[in-house]
Amino acid sequence: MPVEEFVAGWISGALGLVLGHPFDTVKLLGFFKGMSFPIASIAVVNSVLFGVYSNTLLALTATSHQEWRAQPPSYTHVFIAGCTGGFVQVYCLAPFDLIKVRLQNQTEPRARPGSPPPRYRGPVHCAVSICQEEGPWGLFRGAWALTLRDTPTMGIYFVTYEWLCRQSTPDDQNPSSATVLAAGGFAGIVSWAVATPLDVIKSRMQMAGLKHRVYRGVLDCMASSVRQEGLGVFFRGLTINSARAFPVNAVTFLSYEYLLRWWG
Ligand SMILES: C[N+](C)(C)CCCC[C@H](N)C(=O)O
Repeated sequence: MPVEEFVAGWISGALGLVLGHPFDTVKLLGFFKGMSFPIASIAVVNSVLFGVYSNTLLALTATSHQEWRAQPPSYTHVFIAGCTGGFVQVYCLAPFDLIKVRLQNQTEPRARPGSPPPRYRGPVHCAVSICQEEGPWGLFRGAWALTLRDTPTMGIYFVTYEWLCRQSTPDDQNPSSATVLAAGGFAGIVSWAVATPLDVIKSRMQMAGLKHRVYRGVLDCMASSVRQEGLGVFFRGLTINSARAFPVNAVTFLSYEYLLRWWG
């Protein structure tokens, strides 16, 4: 099984994240807070995503990565491989994402003197506390909503990227850096636009354990959110998600493509 894709996914995910972190945190009011944890986690998650995606595509098309420009895989294969990568990475992403959401949500804009210390002291303390208070499965709170969010939208992510690259690249050639940057950026925006409604639900379910709010499941969380806040609730964070998605995914795809070209 080719491992370059895993390593390239690892490095490119970390690079993309450095750019995206301020956007990711600003929606929750704590600018550069805790950067090392997301870098380490996104590297693992992106490596699984790109590794599984490429290897599934390889299995479906029976061609190698180097042959893809001459014999491009069909969009159906790209979509299936993207969904597979999206599905598998969820189980690495879920605990990291839960910890990220819990830590970011406890960020006070201005800590008042004498206010109680934050509940979680850092990522490790947060993981241990969740295990103790909510059980080890507590670490996978929201994982089902994350699966629903990521499986189809990762298919859309890779199809958008491939389609945009092929539109602006002559047959048999590698896409230029500008094309890769633009196609990666738009793939991020399009997939995040579709993913945002389930992203909102996912984050609410992840916070539920802490706020002692009980949802009976994804549908119940959707229904109660809409009842209380209207349909607009599904578009919370859409602008910031899109603003973040462009640079993160432009850099992720650029570094991924170039690493594979160097090694290829
Ligand atoms: C599928 N979904 C839209 C959820 C994510 C697609 C992009 C993933 C990337 N690591 C990022 O953080 O932007």
